[in-house]
Amino acid sequence: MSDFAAVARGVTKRFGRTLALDDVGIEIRAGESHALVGRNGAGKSTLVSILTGMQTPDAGEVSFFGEPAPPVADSSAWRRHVACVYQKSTVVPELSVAENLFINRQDLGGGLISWKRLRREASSLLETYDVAVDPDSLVSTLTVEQRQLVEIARALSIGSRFVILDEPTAQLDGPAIERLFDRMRSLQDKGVTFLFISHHLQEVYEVCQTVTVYRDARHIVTAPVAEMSKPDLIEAMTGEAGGLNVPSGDDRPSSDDLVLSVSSLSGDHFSDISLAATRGEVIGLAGSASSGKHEFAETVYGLRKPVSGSISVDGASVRGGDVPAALKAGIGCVPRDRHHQGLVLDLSIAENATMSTAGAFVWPSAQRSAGSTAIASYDVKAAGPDQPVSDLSGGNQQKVVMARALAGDPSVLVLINPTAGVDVKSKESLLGVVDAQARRGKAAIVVSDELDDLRVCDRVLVLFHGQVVREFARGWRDQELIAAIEGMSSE
Ligand SMILES: Nc1ncnc2c1ncn2[C@@H]1O[C@H](COP(=O)(O)OP(=O)(O)OP(=O)(O)O)[C@@H](O)[C@H]1O
Repeated sequence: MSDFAAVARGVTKRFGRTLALDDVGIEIRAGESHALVGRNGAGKSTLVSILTGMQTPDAGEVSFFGEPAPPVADSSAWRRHVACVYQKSTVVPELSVAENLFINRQDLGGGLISWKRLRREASSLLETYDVAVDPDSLVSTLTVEQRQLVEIARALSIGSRFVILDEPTAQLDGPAIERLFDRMRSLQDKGVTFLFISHHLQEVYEVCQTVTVYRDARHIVTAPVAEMSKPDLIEAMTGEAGGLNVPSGDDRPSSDDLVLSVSSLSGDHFSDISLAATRGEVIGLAGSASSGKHEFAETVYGLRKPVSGSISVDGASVRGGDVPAALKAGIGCVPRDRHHQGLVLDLSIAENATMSTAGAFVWPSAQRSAGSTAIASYDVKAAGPDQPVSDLSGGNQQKVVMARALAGDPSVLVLINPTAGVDVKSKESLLGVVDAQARRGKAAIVVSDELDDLRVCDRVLVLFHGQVVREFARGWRDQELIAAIEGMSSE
């Protein structure tokens, strides 16, 4: 048997005018965790779609453990070779865990199987992979972490020893990431191979042995992680020497003029939070996934109705639970879920980028020019302003969401995980946009656990169980902030 769990050679893939992969390869040694990194639009997801049989390459070949990949139509054969846990779930939310584990499984003898047996088999499978989830629970009630574990258990039970994790940590909080890494290590000890995709380069160092870098559809380098310094890795990704320069904003002028005032706001998963943001102020909100930080931010921009309390912008009260009212009052947002709340995938970059000026008529020429400006200002890798957003890579879609949030020139920005899925270099430019907006006298709330996102903030509020438990002024140390986020300290 081959030493390699998966090999791709000479792979080329074109989408219309876009060359997504240009004669690339990858060799993933059996039993290793192999990282694939690259800037937004470099071709990583396209390679994943080819390695999982979702797309056929225009040229090139794929093999698993030395055997040629099955024909694209034979999806069950692919599932036995390789599984992919995507950021977006592939399990069916309306079905139970047990049903999801055995959906489309011909290997159980086909035909109907009894509920009792299904549940028994599911319990034993979950136990084998040490997944503490009730097989009867509906998948829609699971956390992202539990859902990922169910997907991994399902993949391994089908027989696949090669698992692709496509940005698995993007929606997990710190302790859940550590648990995922522990699980990867123990599965690796049992011979499972991982291809790991992440924009968090420190994770590559933590959990992978080999790294491959793609840039602009090409393979740049493959090397042992231990031999690749972080600056070298960034240089391979960007093609430019020199480190990153995330703005800290510590020389930003401050002001006493109040822009956003939130008074005793209570709602789903949070209670009695007051907050005042002045012109030019950037406030960070950190906390675990269950801290209530997302719900609070979503209430501020009108997605959720508050139970009590009030919100005002520039002294005018804003009606709660009404996104258009919040928008009209001057609150722009980058929502948590770009697919459902952030973008209309079938519309073009230009149409999406000007969507928050809805209500006002936008001339098509003005729209196109706004689209071109968005592409240039936010470093979007795209063929042009008319390209549908569905054609863009994940990180480039996130940049369009940011452009849209700023289209109406809002006084207040509420940004939830604004750099999620965005590559290191683009992250620098998006955070630069936040800093520049603050310098123009706008206020911003940045909801994130990414320390780089929080560094741009003037102060960071930490939420725990729906309450603000700590406030950190600029200059906090990473460890003390992480400890507060994890609820390990309070004052
Ligand atoms: N279905 C499609 N139609 C047209 N273009 C596409 C399609 N899918 C991908 N592309 C283009 O192919 C290129 C590679 O995209 P891909 O999604 O593989 O990048 P990526 O490295 O995964 O990026 P990210 O880090 O943002 O997820 C991009 O320019 C993208 O716009």
